[in-house]
Amino acid sequence: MNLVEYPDRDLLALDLAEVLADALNQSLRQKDRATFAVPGGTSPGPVFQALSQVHLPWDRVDVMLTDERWVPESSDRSNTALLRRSLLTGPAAAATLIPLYDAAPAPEDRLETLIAGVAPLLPIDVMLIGMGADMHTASLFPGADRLTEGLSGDAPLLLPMRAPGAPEPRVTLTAPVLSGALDIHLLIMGTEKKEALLRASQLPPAEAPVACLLEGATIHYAD
Ligand SMILES: O=C1O[C@H](COP(=O)(O)O)[C@@H](O)[C@H](O)[C@H]1O
Repeated sequence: MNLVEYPDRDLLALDLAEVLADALNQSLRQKDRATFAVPGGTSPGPVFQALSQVHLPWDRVDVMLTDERWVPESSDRSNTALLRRSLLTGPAAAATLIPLYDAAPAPEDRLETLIAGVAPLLPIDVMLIGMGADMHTASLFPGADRLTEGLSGDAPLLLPMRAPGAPEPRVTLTAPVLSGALDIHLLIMGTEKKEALLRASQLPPAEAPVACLLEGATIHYAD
């Protein structure tokens, strides 16, 4: 495992923002547009804030979430709202956000439309992704109703997902899309997650979904 440990969370946020900016710049030197996938949740806010202030050709970057909770942006559970607040501000406001939510009662109602938005932007050029202490990544949760489908090699690009550990329905990029990203950075903080990550590296994705993308990923960690 390629594990990079930082002395503290502030340094992690600053250094990781620089790593991601370099990776996006490198990608943009080779092609017109770059696809940047990012997580929601509680961990990435400081990284987003640092990255949003970096001067990149953001107007050539398509940003998509790795997964979204099926809630409107007015909800404090909305990952899209987190992105608008923390990443798509300052210079980075020029990036294009690819939605993973649309107002409808359930993700199944909008899945085809959302897939049509994501498909032309694959593979992901640069991906920052998170992990829960239960070893879920994106919204691939242990025990989720469609986990087997989401981990399979011929999974659709996006799947609705419901899980005991998730208070609302989700929509998530599936394992082939996530593991197909060209440059993968996993962000984890706290000893509970570090121990979970070490356990996950010994388990199959069906038990520890994050295991599906550990090979080739750089893991960024601070206590
Ligand atoms: O629900 C989610 O959880 C994971 C981990 O979030 P964190 O709060 O423990 O940082 C996140 O990566 C995912 O995008 C999000 O929807």
